[in-house]
Amino acid sequence: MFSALMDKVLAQLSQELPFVVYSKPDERVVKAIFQEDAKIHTISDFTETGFVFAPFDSESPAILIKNTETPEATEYPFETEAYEHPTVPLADTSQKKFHIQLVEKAVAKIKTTDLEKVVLSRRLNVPCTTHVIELFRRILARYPNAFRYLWYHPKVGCWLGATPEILVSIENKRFTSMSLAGTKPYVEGGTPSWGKKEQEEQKLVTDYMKSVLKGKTVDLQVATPETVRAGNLWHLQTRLSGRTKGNPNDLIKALHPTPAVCGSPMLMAKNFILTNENYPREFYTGFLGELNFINEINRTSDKNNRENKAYRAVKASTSLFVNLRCMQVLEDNVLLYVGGGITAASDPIGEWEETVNKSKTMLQVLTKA
Ligand SMILES: C=C(O[C@@H]1C=C(C(=O)O)C=C[C@H]1O)C(=O)O
Repeated sequence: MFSALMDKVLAQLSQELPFVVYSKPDERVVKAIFQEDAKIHTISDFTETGFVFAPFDSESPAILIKNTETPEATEYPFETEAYEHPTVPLADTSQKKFHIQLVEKAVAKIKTTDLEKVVLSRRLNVPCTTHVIELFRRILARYPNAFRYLWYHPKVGCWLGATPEILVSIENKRFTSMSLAGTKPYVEGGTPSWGKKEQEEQKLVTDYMKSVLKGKTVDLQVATPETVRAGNLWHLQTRLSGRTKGNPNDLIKALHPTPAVCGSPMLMAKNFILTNENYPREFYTGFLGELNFINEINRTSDKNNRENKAYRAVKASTSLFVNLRCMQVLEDNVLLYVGGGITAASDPIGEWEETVNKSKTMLQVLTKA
């Protein structure tokens, strides 16, 4: 039962022991992994099994919550909850000047160097005393199409979010991934018309992903870009799929960070971010999810199996999401993270407004229905 699972989460929190609870897009099942001690397990090469929580900067360690057995799973009992989009707190505008200047600096750099795109972000500090379990309940109810999670480690912190972006999902050899870039405010009953800036930005991300996946995959299929909704936003998205040649870790290492959250060329963009954003991203724009899960499927035989014996199939699966539309929960406040892709065609005020719109996804979770 959902309430029994949340009681376990509460007990785990009060004993300061690590855990993660999460629900995949369009699923009503909530899964949980509880760690029995407060050790930090770090990833060495993504061949490990468990729930991974990886930072933006791959030079810093990714953290693993090990699952010794199948995660506990239960359905959540409530329906999708309607919600109002909040007005952004006034204090937020204090960051406006800094962010606009940051975007201007990036546009100038893009126009005069090889830098093509860089994703720039900011962090909002908002007072909040709502319990994390209530915040998680609201996330589950309000963003059913997203990957929703609550993650806690006493030595690292407490994060929660509702992300629309798949980094990569792999089942045996088959994988799917997505290029997500291009954002507009959602309007009820309307469809967005995408301008040259968004289309070029989207193509740049897709082309980059194609180039890194090419040598590591076979049958690479790239769909045509489509419009998808994420809360109060529209995004432009392209699905990529195929089969891996090697191990899942090859794809993970090749893909992170994509130009959807970092930029292109990757190292130049990353360097710009690390030296010019005025705060550490930590796990925002990193990735998280199930790593090398082993699912055993027990099947009873059918008429093709003459000996009429049951057989077992083993399926390995990895399901990772980019950590967007997320917040870090502190004692009496939360830190919200928002960003957007900057290209030569970016309008600094428009880019500021995009981050304001994106901040509404998590601000709304701080607001009662
Ligand atoms: C960086 C963020 O979003 C990324 C940037 C996008 C854009 O620039 O259009 C769209 C989706 C994400 O890939 C964020 O939400 O904080």
